[in-house]
Amino acid sequence: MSQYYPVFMDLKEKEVLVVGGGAVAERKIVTLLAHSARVRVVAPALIPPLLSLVREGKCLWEQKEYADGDVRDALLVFSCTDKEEVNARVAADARAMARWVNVADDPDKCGFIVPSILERGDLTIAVSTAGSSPLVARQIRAEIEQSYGEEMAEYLALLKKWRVEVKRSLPPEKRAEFWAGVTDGKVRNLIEQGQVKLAEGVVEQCFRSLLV
Ligand SMILES: C[C@@]1(CC(=O)O)C2=NC(=C\c3[nH]c(c(CCC(=O)O)c3CC(=O)O)Cc3[nH]c(c(CC(=O)O)c3CCC(=O)O)/C=C3\N/C(=C\2)[C@@H](CCC(=O)O)[C@]3(C)CC(=O)O)/[C@H]1CCC(=O)O
Ligand SMILES: NC(=O)c1ccc[n+]([C@@H]2O[C@H](COP(=O)([O-])OP(=O)(O)OC[C@H]3O[C@@H](n4cnc5c(N)ncnc54)[C@H](O)[C@@H]3O)[C@@H](O)[C@H]2O)c1
Repeated sequence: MSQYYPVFMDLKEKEVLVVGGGAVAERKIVTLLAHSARVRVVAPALIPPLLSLVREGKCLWEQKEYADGDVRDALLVFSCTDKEEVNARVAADARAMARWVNVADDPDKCGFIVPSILERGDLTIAVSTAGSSPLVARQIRAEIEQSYGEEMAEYLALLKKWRVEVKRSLPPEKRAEFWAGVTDGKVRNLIEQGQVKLAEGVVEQCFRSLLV
């Protein structure tokens, strides 16, 4: 079993520090921003896509080399420079201040690692190889992508809408029957075919048939 414990974090409005402004930093930052983190980048220079994010006000940039104390306000720290000694210093500072740290060039210095992710609305599938081969993680994610299309977002949103009502109106054994009925493939297939109204009707019908 991998040594890493998987967890989904709510980073909304949480401070995240990224040290370095190259391609690896960009990959991490794009995902962090998509999950509403407050990203601060410390780097002497940024690649153009990151510069655009800064100009659009999506993240903050301190144009300088990393300095002691920069990790202080961050919940998570990503060190993505091309300088091993800088990454090592960031990792040591983060650990000294009990901040979670990810070091791009050295899995052994990582307090956490980042998986390859597939997202469809509320569905997230995260794949990790514990650093054995990030490329394999990416390939597996791409394979899974073929099995779970964009319909998953709408499908899950529809099921979510019913959660409160089902809990309120149906006894536990009927709830199980309801969830089994609406997840047997019919509803998802209808949504995949663009028949959202019909899918909603099937769910509604299933619910009504179980009301006493
Ligand atoms: C999943 C993904 C997420 C992301 O970064 O967003 C991610 N790496 C991705 C891609 C990727 N990275 C690399 C290649 C080139 C092929 C290769 O080297 O294998 C490719 C493939 C590509 O680019 O297609 C090179 C590389 N990566 C690391 C090292 C350091 C080392 O191994 O020592 C080196 C060598 C650098 C060098 O040689 O100098 C380390 C890490 N990379 C991780 C995550 C963590 C472990 C994940 C896991 O396996 O569980 C970990 C430990 C730390 C971390 O970064 O969190 C993202 C795919 C996103 C996607 O497309 O879905
Ligand atoms: N973890 C991964 O997924 C992964 C993937 C590929 C490469 N890597 C490794 O990640 C590292 C970064 O890769 P890259 O392609 O983004 O590199 P890059 O050369 O494009 O970017 C490095 C960045 O670090 C900044 N930097 C340099 N010294 C600094 C300092 N003292 N303080 C702050 N910032 C500083 C530079 O200004 C630049 O923005 C490399 O060591 C590479 O081996 C990791």
